[in-house]
Amino acid sequence: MTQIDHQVDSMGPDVSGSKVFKFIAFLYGIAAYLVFFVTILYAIGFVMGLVVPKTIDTGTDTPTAEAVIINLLLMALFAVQHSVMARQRFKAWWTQFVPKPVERSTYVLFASLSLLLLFWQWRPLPSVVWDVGNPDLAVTLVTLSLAGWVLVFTSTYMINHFELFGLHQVTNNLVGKEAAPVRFKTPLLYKFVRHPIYLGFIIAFWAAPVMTAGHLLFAAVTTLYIFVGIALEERDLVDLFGDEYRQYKQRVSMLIPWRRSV
Ligand SMILES: C[S@@+](CC[C@H](N)C(=O)[O-])C[C@H]1O[C@@H](n2cnc3c(N)ncnc32)[C@H](O)[C@@H]1O
Repeated sequence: MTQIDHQVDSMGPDVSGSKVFKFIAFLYGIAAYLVFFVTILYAIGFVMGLVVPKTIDTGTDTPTAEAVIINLLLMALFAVQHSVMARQRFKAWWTQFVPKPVERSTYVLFASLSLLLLFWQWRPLPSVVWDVGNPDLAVTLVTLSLAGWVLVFTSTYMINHFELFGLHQVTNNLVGKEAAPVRFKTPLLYKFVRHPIYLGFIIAFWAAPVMTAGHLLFAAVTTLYIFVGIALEERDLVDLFGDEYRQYKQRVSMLIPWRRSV
């Protein structure tokens, strides 16, 4: 059995369960998706300082050093959960305990919960790093940030929104359909950059008319994490798709559309 066969096999749906299990798994998948959806909507408000009760710049007053440590720990928790649980080896191990059809939904649920914990416990660092006085420039930056979020959402649909967030897997399991193996795709924006979702996050986090120290810490650490995440993800993608992905890396740049490659 090749490595790829093994990975696909270990990720395939378990269509052998009872009807009741399949239905419960389906409901669980929907619940996990709803938690994710609320979390990502909250994230927009949290980062942009809009609508939600607790934003990146509000919360318990905390001495600076303590606030930095707490915030770094919260981001580290998310990074470790999000990266470790996404690796093929981890998936092969924990699908011995977690049924395969709900593996992705469980990953999505854990990622959402660790983000909600971050939003809840985040400590503000209110000193202002920049404050764009010009109203036109301020509006441009808010628009750019919203465009970043739109880029995140639209790119998930290009790659396969419902598979990315586990709904596809629980639906296939419910109707007893074998999931097709993961395919390499380069639709639309993926022809210009290899990681449009991550590019969207970077734009959304940095385009702020008022940048506080807390927001800057969040943007800097998440950007750093995105680069680590890209390295790990691309290692898996090369393992899965081999030369096809290697050639894609040579042809298409990582994040900046007009650069040939990096
Ligand atoms: C959160 S998505 C991020 C996708 C991409 N890095 C981006 O920023 O748009 C991560 C999942 O997408 C998958 N993926 C990334 N690029 C892909 C491609 N070109 N074709 C198929 N799957 C891809 C990875 O294997 C991983 O499961």
